[in-house]
Amino acid sequence: MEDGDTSSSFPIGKSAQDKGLSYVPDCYVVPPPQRSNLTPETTNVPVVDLAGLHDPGERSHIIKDIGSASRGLGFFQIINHGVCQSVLDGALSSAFDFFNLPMEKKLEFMSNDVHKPVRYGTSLKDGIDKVQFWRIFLKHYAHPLKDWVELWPKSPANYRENMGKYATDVRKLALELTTAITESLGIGPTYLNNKMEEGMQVMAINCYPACPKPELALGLPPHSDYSCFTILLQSSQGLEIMDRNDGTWRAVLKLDSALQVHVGDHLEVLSNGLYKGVVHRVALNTERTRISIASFIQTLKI
Ligand SMILES: O=C(O)CCC(=O)C(=O)O
Ligand SMILES: [Fe+2]
Repeated sequence: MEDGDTSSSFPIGKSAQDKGLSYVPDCYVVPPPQRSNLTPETTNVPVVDLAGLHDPGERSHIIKDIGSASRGLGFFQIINHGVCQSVLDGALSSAFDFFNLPMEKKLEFMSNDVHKPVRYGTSLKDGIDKVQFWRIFLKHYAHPLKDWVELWPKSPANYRENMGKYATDVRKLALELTTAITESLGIGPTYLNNKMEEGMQVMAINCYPACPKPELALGLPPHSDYSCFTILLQSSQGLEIMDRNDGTWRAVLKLDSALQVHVGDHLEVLSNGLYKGVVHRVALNTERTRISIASFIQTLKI
């Protein structure tokens, strides 16, 4: 499945783009069957406490929990993950500051080339109904950090430092999770080590402004991630995941200090379908802008 915007074309009408105008959406209204009812039932998401991952007595239980969450929803939240609160807060606050910059600063990064290592844009569903989704984003490569950080935005002034620290800590966490995930599959903790060393870490910094009619629109359409797995930090609630048993959408409660882990398409393939890439989408609200920072962990090089 698609990642929600990688396959999409650029959301600026051609004539507007020619005239140098920014941002002329087709329509934000999604067809009725695809809308969120804004008060879906919440889902009981497994919370995995990683505190004992290096304790030989506890590791096997944690690995079992990761395995059963990956086989079930393909989604879990993690606590005691080793990324400290000040790093989480710093990344979110730099993300908010970036999206609050004057438009011309952000347009420097706008491109319709999906292979650009740093890219700002909005998402467009270019299929039937041509629905525009209520999201702006900044995407950038993050590993190895030294190869990419100089291409990241210079402003806000603390962006590179805060986002770089977060990216580095998430990388460390991702390597720990990789060993736990492959161990849970019974293929040993080092199965993906070399590939992960070389692999990509792409970050999507998503911004969903408050929406006057959230019942008509979506922040991101239903999709699963193309990654091996995705680690996600959010400023407030908004994610919905699909219950594979009955196709209904369930809201995910936000847990303070937790990070979310989404099983991606690559892990679904690697596990011969035992672990399932979670299908998810983003609902909106009238009150506040929501930020999420998705780190797509991949074994593939560019
Ligand atoms: O904003 C979210 O909670 C989800 C973001 C997401 O699914 C993505 O960037 O692929
Ligand atoms: Fe996603």
